[in-house]
Amino acid sequence: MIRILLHGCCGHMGREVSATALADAGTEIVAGVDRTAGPADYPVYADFSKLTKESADVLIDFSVAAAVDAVLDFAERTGMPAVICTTGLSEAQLTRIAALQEKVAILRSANMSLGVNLLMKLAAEAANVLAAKGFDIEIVEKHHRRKVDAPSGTALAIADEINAACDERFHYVYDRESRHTAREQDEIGISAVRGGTIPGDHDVIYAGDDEVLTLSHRAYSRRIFSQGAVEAAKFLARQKPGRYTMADVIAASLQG
Ligand SMILES: NC(=O)C1=CN([C@@H]2O[C@H](COP(=O)(O)OP(=O)(O)OC[C@H]3O[C@@H](n4cnc5c(N)ncnc54)[C@H](OP(=O)(O)O)[C@@H]3O)[C@@H](O)[C@H]2O)C=CC1
Ligand SMILES: O=C(O)C1=N[C@H](C(=O)O)C[C@H](O)C1
Repeated sequence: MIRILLHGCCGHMGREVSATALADAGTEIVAGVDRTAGPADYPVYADFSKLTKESADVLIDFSVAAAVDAVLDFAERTGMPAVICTTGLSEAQLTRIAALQEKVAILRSANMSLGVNLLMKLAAEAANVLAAKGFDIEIVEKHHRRKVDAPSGTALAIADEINAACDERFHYVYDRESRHTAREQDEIGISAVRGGTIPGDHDVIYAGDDEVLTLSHRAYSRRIFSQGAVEAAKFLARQKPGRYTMADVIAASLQG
């Protein structure tokens, strides 16, 4: 039984992860941390001060960027493996995560779904061919009205994956409202739409002369993210300190 500590446990994703872990015979949420306590089947703490290395086997975080420093402090203090799913992290937080990976098993992913993680690979493969042939690449993401960060962490991760596959030749242009110049070839345009209850849509558009290829992912619920997070927690709890990705989790699950 993998014992999970859930940060942001009373939020939308926190509640979804609680339901997924409850339905999974191999996991149990033993405690949560959230600034606003809501109903839960486990004790909920306002901060990490009363929690120790023995409190759980692994931590899952779905909160808000400003609260992630406390997660990193706790991981550093206890060495507890941490699955960090919160998006919109600062450069300083990303640098700190890179340093922490020497001491703690950490998996940070902007998207825990199987489909998006496959989309990232396909998007890089398509870019390799189509960018060389002069196609322009644009990413459009759509999310619910509550989302505070833009563009989505997933849109940035897709752009980074494409850029890595294309010798880092692209720079990113966010929305176009302030630009009054023609598009350059070595740019990836990234645009965000916010509204309603959309759980998360991502389109990667390759626009060439007289043809357009679009790779799309649609989340129809948040369960795909919570299932990925619980799988990642089960995987990470067994790992040595280091940096892990959802590709590692998916590869391990395919091996059975
Ligand atoms: N990697 C992935 O696959 C996915 C990532 N996400 C990311 O996860 C994050 C959370 O999303 P979501 O659940 O929809 O957001 P919610 O706002 O619904 O939940 C966040 C929770 O964290 C709490 N919180 C805020 N500040 C603090 C703090 N300082 N200390 C402790 N808890 C705090 C919030 O409390 P309060 O309500 O009082 O503000 C809330 O309960 C976002 O960054 C989102 O982008 C989401 C889905 C998938
Ligand atoms: O805030 C959300 O809801 C989501 N955030 C993630 C992101 O920023 O990429 C992942 C998912 O699309 C849902």
